[in-house]
Amino acid sequence: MSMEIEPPLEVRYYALMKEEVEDKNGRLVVENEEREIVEECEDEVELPVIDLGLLKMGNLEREKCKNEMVEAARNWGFFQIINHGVCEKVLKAMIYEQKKVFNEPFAKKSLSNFLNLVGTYRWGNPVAISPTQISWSEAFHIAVLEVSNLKDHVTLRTTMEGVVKKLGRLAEKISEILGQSLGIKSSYFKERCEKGKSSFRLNRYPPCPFASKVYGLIPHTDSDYLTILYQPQISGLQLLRAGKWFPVKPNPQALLVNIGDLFQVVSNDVFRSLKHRVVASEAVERFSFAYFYCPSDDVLIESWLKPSNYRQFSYKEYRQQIEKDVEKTGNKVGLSRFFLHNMLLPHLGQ
Ligand SMILES: O=C(O)CCC(=O)C(=O)O
Ligand SMILES: [Fe+2]
Repeated sequence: MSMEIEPPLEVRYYALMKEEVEDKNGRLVVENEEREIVEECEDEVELPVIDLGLLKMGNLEREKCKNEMVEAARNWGFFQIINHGVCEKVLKAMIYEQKKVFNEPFAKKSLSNFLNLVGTYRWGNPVAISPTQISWSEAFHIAVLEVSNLKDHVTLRTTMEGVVKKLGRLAEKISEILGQSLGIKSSYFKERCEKGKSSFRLNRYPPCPFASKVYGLIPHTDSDYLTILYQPQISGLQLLRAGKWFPVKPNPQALLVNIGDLFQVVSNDVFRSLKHRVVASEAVERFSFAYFYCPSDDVLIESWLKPSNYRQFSYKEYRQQIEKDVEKTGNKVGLSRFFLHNMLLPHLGQ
């Protein structure tokens, strides 16, 4: 078995990136060779920092924390949390375990029963039809309810179990606080997500020889209620705000929270699911992990505030629609499929 750890991204995507086409004189030219897809971006943003330590103090502090979180979710859709109760040592241990498992040979990682989990390993984008759809990265995408089935990799499993449990509780708490500001009862998210499709994703972005010509991860919104992300060291994450891409500064102490598509619907666009992406780097490899807070398949996704901007749909329907669109076009279409009327989304302006 080959010991090569890298997925064959270069072999797989070389042709797509250097596509030969006929010019108007009938000559063959290499079309994509000079095309830079990662345009200029803005200066790094300092996202709002919410101190969850305040939740354990008096009424006044608790209310302050909640208000600041709601403001951040409204104005940004992306914010940082500190004093969140998951210590840096544990988060770093997760990154360490993640490095170890990505270091296994590609031939092993890509086996269908690797880790005793079905269909968890991904690399590139199997349906990419243009350079803008290539993700120069690999990932393990694991259903939270399956983490305990993970075999052979004992320290990976135990570390992940601890982190997933804590991030799950945080996601529940944050959803509850944001929901309360809209008048949603506190058990709403718990009821829908407890036996749901939440998942945990380990990302690795290998150095990329064509860093300005492909993404590390293509621009996307997350298809969940909300996401909790850890990106401790290497920059690369960018978010789209008012039509501009802003790099997000890594912070080893903080966790990043971002609103997903489902919360955008529930909040009737009060909270927005922002597009984000990861740019590739020629020099360094990058790691991150994310917890996606998701309901069960049969849960109805609908706006709490009326009149609703969206028609009702089940979470299953949403995922199936995305799967169909990705297969057909290489891209997820997402929420606009469910708009009830033609809407302009001002304010955060995607
Ligand atoms: O690696 C990152 O910083 C972002 C990852 C991400 O957006 C995702 O996994 O959905
Ligand atoms: Fe994401």
